[in-house]
Amino acid sequence: MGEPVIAMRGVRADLGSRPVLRGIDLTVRHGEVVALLGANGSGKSTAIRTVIGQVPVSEGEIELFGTERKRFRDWSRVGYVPQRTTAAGGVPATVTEVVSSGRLSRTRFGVFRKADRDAVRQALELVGMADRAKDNVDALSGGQHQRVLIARALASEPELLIMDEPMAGVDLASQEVLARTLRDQVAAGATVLLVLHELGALEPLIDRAVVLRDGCVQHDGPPPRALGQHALPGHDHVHPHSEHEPIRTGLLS
Ligand SMILES: Nc1ncnc2c1ncn2[C@@H]1O[C@H](COP(=O)(O)OP(=O)(O)OP(=O)(O)O)[C@@H](O)[C@H]1O
Repeated sequence: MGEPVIAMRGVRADLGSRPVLRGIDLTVRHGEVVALLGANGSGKSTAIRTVIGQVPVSEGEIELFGTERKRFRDWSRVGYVPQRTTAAGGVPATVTEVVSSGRLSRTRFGVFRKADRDAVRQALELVGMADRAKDNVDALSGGQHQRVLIARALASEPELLIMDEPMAGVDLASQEVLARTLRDQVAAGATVLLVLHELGALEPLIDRAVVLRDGCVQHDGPPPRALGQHALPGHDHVHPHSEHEPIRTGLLS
């Protein structure tokens, strides 16, 4: 089956003086779609930021495509969609400029050739934003902004997509576009690791769920489908009308 696309072994990470990841093991194999779930502050964003090298690891190992993360240079194989911030960024930039920045890793010395311009245009078409190519990103809605960030991640035609809550604060129409885009990427063989608050429209795509709690892996297996919405973070469900002990799913809170 080949090397895992992502392998985290015993990963620990501190932010400030606080241990945020306390020994994470996580393997994502080629073509898998893995959802990272867990309550607020459980370490989901920090975990994926260690994978892309934004947060240093204090102990343990991370490999990307079989290469030690510190020696990994092939970043065009990885598309990253950060958690959306409330501010649009503050720097004036057009939609095309933002998406083009995601293609830089495929260019030689930043020179865009036709294939690069085509890839940028295609990424914009995939997320239904081609008609906004020349607009300033500050003029976009939250959902459109998110589509642009996803187009930026797709512009390098990555094999691995890492997304931090891609559906958060996104209007329904954009959610549908994003779910369809992701479905197409997965059908084309992409590997996906994404932080989610709820499985929602992406549920049918998810192969496996990894649930973090206090910086540790609490569950690694089938998505908590059978438990429904109540199994999602923040829904430590208590049945008020139960005659017996309250049923607590306990998985995600
Ligand atoms: N730069 C930082 N300095 C210190 N502590 C931080 C920093 N960034 C995050 N933390 C803390 O680390 C913990 C884990 O944060 P992280 O963002 O990884 O959680 P999360 O599971 O992604 O949460 P959320 O669902 O709210 O995004 C939280 O308690 C958070 O307050």
